[in-house]
Amino acid sequence: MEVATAVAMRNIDQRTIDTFRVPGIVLMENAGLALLQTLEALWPNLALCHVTILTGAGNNGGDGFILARHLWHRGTDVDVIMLTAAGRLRGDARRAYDMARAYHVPMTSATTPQAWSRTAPVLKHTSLIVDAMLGTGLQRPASGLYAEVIASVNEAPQPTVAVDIPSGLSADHGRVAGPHICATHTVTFALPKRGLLTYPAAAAVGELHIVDIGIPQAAIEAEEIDVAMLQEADIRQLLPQRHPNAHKGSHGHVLVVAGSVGKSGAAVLASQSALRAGAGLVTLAVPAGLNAAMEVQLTEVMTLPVAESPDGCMAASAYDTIEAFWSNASAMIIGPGLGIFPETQQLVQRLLQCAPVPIVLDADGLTLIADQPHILQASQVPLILTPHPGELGRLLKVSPADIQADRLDVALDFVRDTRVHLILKGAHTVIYTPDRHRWINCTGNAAMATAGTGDVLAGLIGALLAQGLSPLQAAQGGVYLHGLAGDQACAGLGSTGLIASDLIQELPHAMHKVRQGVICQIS
Ligand SMILES: NC(=O)C1=CN([C@@H]2O[C@H](COP(=O)(O)OP(=O)(O)OC[C@H]3O[C@@H](n4cnc5c(N)ncnc54)[C@H](O)[C@@H]3O)[C@@H](O)[C@H]2O)[C@@H](O)CC1
Ligand SMILES: [K+]
Repeated sequence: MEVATAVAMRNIDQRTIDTFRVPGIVLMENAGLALLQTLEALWPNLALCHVTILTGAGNNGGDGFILARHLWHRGTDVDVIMLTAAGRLRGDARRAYDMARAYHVPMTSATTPQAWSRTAPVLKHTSLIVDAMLGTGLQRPASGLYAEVIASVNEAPQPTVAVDIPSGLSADHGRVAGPHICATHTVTFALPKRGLLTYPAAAAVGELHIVDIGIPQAAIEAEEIDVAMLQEADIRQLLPQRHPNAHKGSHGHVLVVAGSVGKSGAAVLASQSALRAGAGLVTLAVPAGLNAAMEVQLTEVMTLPVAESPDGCMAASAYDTIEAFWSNASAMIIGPGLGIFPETQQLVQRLLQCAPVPIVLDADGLTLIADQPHILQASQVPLILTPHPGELGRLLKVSPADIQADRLDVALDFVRDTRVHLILKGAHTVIYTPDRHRWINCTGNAAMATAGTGDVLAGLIGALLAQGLSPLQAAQGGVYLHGLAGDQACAGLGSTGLIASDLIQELPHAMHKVRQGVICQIS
């Protein structure tokens, strides 16, 4: 599903009005009704509640008037508080107001901070607050009256439903520039907006509901949006199917190049994850001194001891053993726990230039090439890079804070120049393709911020590549299933205490769930 900016959404709305002949007020009516249905599904006793609806000067407020009219018509006790004088409402918002007025919906206005301080006590007696103040038309940070109202709403203990976007947040990015509503639910129209899916703003969205308001798909496609949100249906259709006649050689062999003294666990996690993600065979190339320990720890994974340097890392001469082996492999994972030793740097650079199968480059593998990212262009095979913000910062020569401030766009030039697929990890992971499309993943949770979960992701993506998925499909399936496994593990464990190996156990269940078509909510 496409992810819109404010301009894209305005164009799509306008195209629906102009080309598909749907009047704007009909879209607004659809929006208000979809909002109503969402509230009724969330609170079946809505008719017995008191609902306070705060409306602004634009069409976001218009949606609030439509909702108010329908709630009132159905017997719900409603109070609309307008933050602008009725005389200043224009267009569809004015029409929506006129209809609400004709239905005798109780409406008052509070257009100054003083008037708001007299009106605010109504919040004490309400069951639900609806924020229809500012939507995609936000032009500047909220201040004055709007800032006061936002503060009062955020202090109130009742649930708050944001209409389209929490007031004060930008539709276009995840940066927080001023006061904003912290919603328990956000009901957004037609498409998710960038600001709803990108942190830190995404933390204020609560549970996200994306509702249809009758915009035709052709009106959306004409906008040629290059950012999308991953959905379970996308993943279901790309998961590898196993033929009844399958054998272990028919669904891929992953070669994992990983591990150094003190970091052998990363090699174990990546290898085991690859097996759990369906690879038929997994071979782990490790420094020879670690081989005995790996043999004990890994039962199903095969090992390939390679030359090691005196400090326990992979020596440059390990290349020969790996090269002699790689015709067996269908994908490689390079990097987990490799360390950042100069000898290993030479090895990794050579492997990237010469290896004949698709590669997942992760962790220390990324750090080892950070000074020479042009090396990526010399690769003969598809590359998937899996940096966290610190690793991407090293590749792009910017700070992790700069990466986080611009997660959706920061690596656009890098992927264009290097022709790699890049997975920027973190809450709501972003996949970049070489042709500059981005996909946002919304599975996963904060409990996954623990050592080794990145190694599990690398193993999972490597296994999907080895089973014949394209780099984009492997990246999509990998990040979605990794997050889903984390969500499922948390359902049993709670929000802390998850460790990376729990994810590995959950991977088959996550894949099974997606194959079965169990709907997963995003939050
Ligand atoms: N046909 C359409 O365009 C549809 C629009 N819809 C709704 O319309 C919204 C967009 O409507 P608008 O473009 O009218 O914009 P908004 O309703 O988001 O806000 C625009 C108004 O707020 C004022 N404003 C902007 N920033 C402010 C600030 N910081 N402090 C105080 N006032 C501020 C502007 O001067 C303008 O009067 C969407 O978010 C959605 O809720 C839906 O009804 C669906 C159909
Ligand atoms: K809003």
